[in-house]
Amino acid sequence: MEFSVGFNENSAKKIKNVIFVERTVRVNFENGPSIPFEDCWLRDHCRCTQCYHANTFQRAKHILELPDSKILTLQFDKNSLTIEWDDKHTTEFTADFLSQFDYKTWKNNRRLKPRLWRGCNVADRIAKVHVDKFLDSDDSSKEVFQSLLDYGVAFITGVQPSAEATETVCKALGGIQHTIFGATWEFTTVADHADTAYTNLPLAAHNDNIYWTEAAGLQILHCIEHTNGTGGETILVDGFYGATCLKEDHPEDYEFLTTYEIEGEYIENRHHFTHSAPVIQIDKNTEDIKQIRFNVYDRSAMAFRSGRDCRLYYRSLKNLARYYENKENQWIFKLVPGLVMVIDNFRLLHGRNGFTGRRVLCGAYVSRSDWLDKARSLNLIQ
Ligand SMILES: C[N+](C)(C)CCCC[C@H](N)C(=O)O
Ligand SMILES: O=C(O)CCC(=O)C(=O)O
Repeated sequence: MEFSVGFNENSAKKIKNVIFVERTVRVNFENGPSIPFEDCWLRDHCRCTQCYHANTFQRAKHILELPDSKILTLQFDKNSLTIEWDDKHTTEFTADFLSQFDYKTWKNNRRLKPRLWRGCNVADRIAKVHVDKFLDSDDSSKEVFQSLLDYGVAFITGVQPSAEATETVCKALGGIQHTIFGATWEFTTVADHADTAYTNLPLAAHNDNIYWTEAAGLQILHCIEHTNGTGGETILVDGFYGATCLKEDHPEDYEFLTTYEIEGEYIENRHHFTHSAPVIQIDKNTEDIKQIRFNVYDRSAMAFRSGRDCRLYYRSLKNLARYYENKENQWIFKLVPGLVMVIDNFRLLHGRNGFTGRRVLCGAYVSRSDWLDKARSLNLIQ
């Protein structure tokens, strides 16, 4: 095995040395980290033109075409590592490329780091950005997306109270998720759909679309009129905060709600949606909470495999619901024309008080992939 040392000061991470044992190449960087790479990984990540289409950022080969080749020689300098394989292929890695794959850092960089909140005290921390700035400047856009990532809610102000102006905002949030409710929707007390949202009844805090495999990522709501009546205040509560409390106070209930698949359902003329999944979805690697699917109204009638599961279902949902219904955890305020509310439907629960008079809301859904794409393009997440 040959080693040569050279200098290229352009690279940020410098290789200190390389140790090759059996089929593992351990690369030690100056001031850390020390990262072990398996030879199969190294071959798969070859960035030469035969192995990788740099213009499309895609691998060029099927995984079954990956040869099970062995390393013949390794050469490194501070900025690069060159591997000669026993099937006459050569791979060159930059130190910067390799240094990204320290598992702990890599995983940690991919974690979203929500700031949990309870009650109205969060109000001061939520972004309130004028629509002109939001549409025109990356910095203002960043403020909105950062607020969504941190707290699950952001506001756009100064929006014309019309469906068209609201649609422009929705498009800038990532593009509209088309559903049976329409691309953008407007709703009053006229029963355009078989859903309590289209009445003046109160709605306890809930997530939308627990009956879909692709629940809306964001919900955008704009109250464009409320005349001749009162009520209709919006209720927001941090679903992650409640689930975190449940984990602390009732671990057995948390375990049940993170594993037992609970079915949600939506039925109207010529439509019947169902979807089963845990109410609290967690990332199996990090144990971070990824999604809450909590809607007391849209639960399907279900059969249970045992009486114990049936009893756990009621106990755990009631225990979770208590955090969400606790007034100290809720933030209650009134939406007014001009103020567009954007909420993360995977995290926040929303509801409203009953109301009188004519109240018109418009809005849209944005898929989670689409809004996270925006946040990633703005370099807010990896
Ligand atoms: C928002 N929009 C008025 C269009 C539809 C509301 C759907 C509400 C339904 N119960 C659910 O939770 O999904
Ligand atoms: O009327 C409102 O303010 C909220 C309606 C609602 O909860 C929904 O559409 O999901």
